[in-house]
Amino acid sequence: MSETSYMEQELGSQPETWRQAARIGAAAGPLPKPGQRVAVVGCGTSWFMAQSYAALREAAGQGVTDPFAASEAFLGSDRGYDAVVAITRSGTTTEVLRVLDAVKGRIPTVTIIGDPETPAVALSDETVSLPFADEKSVVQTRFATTALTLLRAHLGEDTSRAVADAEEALAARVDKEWVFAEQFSFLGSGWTFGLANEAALKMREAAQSWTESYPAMEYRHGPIAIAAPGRVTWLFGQAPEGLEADVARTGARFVHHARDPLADLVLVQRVALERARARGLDPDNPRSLTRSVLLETPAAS
Ligand SMILES: O=P(O)(O)OC[C@H]1O[C@](O)(CO)[C@@H](O)[C@@H]1O
Repeated sequence: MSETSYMEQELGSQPETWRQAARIGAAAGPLPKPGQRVAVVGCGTSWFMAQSYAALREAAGQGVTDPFAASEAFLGSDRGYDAVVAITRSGTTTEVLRVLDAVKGRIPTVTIIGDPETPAVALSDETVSLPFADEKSVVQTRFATTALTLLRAHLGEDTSRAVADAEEALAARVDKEWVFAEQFSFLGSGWTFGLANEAALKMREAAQSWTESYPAMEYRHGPIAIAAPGRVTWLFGQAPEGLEADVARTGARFVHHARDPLADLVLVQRVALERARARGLDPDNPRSLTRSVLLETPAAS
């Protein structure tokens, strides 16, 4: 593994790419208008960003917004959607291309993309490209969070606190207890549930770590049974009443920060990186994973 991995370089640049995205997002014409009924699709990390965006857009009163894993999209009927938003760093992910192809000519599409020279562009009515946030790494960090920052800005949010908090998260201490914890559960509600899912995916992809994620209050309905000393329960966003005390009783470490939840995800990306290092793993080359996952897998050489 090189001294500085792509993942480390890319996650470290997030405050700058978020700043740029906020400028574009505030004026991004092709993105959905208030009142439109919207479906948002993506795979893996991009699906989790779709979940967060959907919850934020609905909370902002801008209209029905349904997130779908692209493989599970609504292809049986149009369901009255006015627009489809696709999120894809690579622009080549098979399931996303299939959705764009299936709705072409029926529902207007806008794709948020890292590389503007990819097949998704031809299949989309509109694209918003974020080439400055594209990545060399397999494990996504900055593209996903930059796309979400763009969307937050488009919804009218002031993202300057998130940027400042991301800078602080990059400077914060990574606790050794997190690096060596036996297991993680990430929790969130509303838009932060997508972030909890993404945090868990980072731990699995980069550090091959056993990690789960749940809507915050669902955790009390069963999953808390695995909370124990040496394990970590990490909450994004608002703390539901009683949750911290419930976790404390199990002996698990409860982690909850006041910083902007997307900035707190930056800290989790760093924990995943540190765990990968501690395990002798190369975070840029996770086992069984490629930068873009295609259905037509090339023949093994
Ligand atoms: O955003 P894209 O390029 O469609 O890729 C999504 C993919 O990225 C990953 O996060 C990393 O490969 C996978 O979860 C998923 O297959």
